[in-house]
Amino acid sequence: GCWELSAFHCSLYNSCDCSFRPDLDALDCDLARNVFGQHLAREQLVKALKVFVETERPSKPLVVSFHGWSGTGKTFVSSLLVKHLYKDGNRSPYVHRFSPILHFPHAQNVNQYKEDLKLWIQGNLTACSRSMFVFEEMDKMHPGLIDVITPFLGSSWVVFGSNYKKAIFVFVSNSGGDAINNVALNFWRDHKDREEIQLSDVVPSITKAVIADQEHGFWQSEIMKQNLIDVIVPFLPLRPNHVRHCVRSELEQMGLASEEDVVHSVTDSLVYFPEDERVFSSTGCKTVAFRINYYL
Ligand SMILES: Nc1ncnc2c1ncn2[C@@H]1O[C@H](COP(=O)(O)OP(=O)(O)OP(=O)(O)O)[C@@H](O)[C@H]1O
Repeated sequence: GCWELSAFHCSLYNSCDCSFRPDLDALDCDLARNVFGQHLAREQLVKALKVFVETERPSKPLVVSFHGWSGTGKTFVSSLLVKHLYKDGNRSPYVHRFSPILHFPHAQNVNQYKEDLKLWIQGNLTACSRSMFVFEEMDKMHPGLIDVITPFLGSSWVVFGSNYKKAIFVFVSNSGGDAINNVALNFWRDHKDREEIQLSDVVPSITKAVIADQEHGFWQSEIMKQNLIDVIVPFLPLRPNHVRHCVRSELEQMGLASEEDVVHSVTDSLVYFPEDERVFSSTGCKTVAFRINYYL
């Protein structure tokens, strides 16, 4: 927890840094070693976090948005972020996850959700300026709801002094996944290395896909209009080779590292697209852990 002195200080001024203990070298290492095929996510996140964490008085909170196909590692990476940013990792009381299906299930209650969400964010930022908020499945959130947090994302909100500017917001969705997949497929067809894919190759089409999606929580949102997202983090579709790595690392965790025939069977059992070329896994590494049991 906080040092005694800062605990005293934070109860007075609400400026406690809680259990925020960023170790970005460890994060970088973990991303490089355990997240397969996501060079853009690694680069973008480490770079943005370095700047943000080293800035004593950030001008606005860090707002990042994860995009990509199912099973490509978005949730996994978000948990690695938490692991290397907070002392208690994913058990930290200063990290909050929202899922529309769980927390905002009924369209008719949107006004209540808005009120609740605003108070919830405000309360948690008051308790800890270094809070992190993860909004999952943004493409399933009722449009309009997320706008209540717009004031917390910008640089001009003054009600709570400057505390809220130290927070981190992460939005996660599949939006733009098709566009990312197309870029990756074109690189593959042109025999270009996927590591050559740059942010500028994918970001414009991700933004376009999000803006065009009427089901997305960012539909006509002030968050988009005011450009409050600092970093768009694209997740690329996974190759059979990445899936193989996923199977191996899963087996390793089960203490069964040498089952190469299982690696082969599981990797082979997934669906790949486009149908004729079988370039990318349709479900990334998502069903890998589950499937292993069939082939053991
Ligand atoms: N790029 C990757 N490198 C290593 N493991 C991965 C990767 N992508 C997925 N996995 C594995 O697959 C599991 C499921 O992935 P994850 O939940 O992160 O996908 P997601 O992108 O959040 O999918 P969805 O959009 O469906 O929620 C992870 O817990 C992890 O074990």
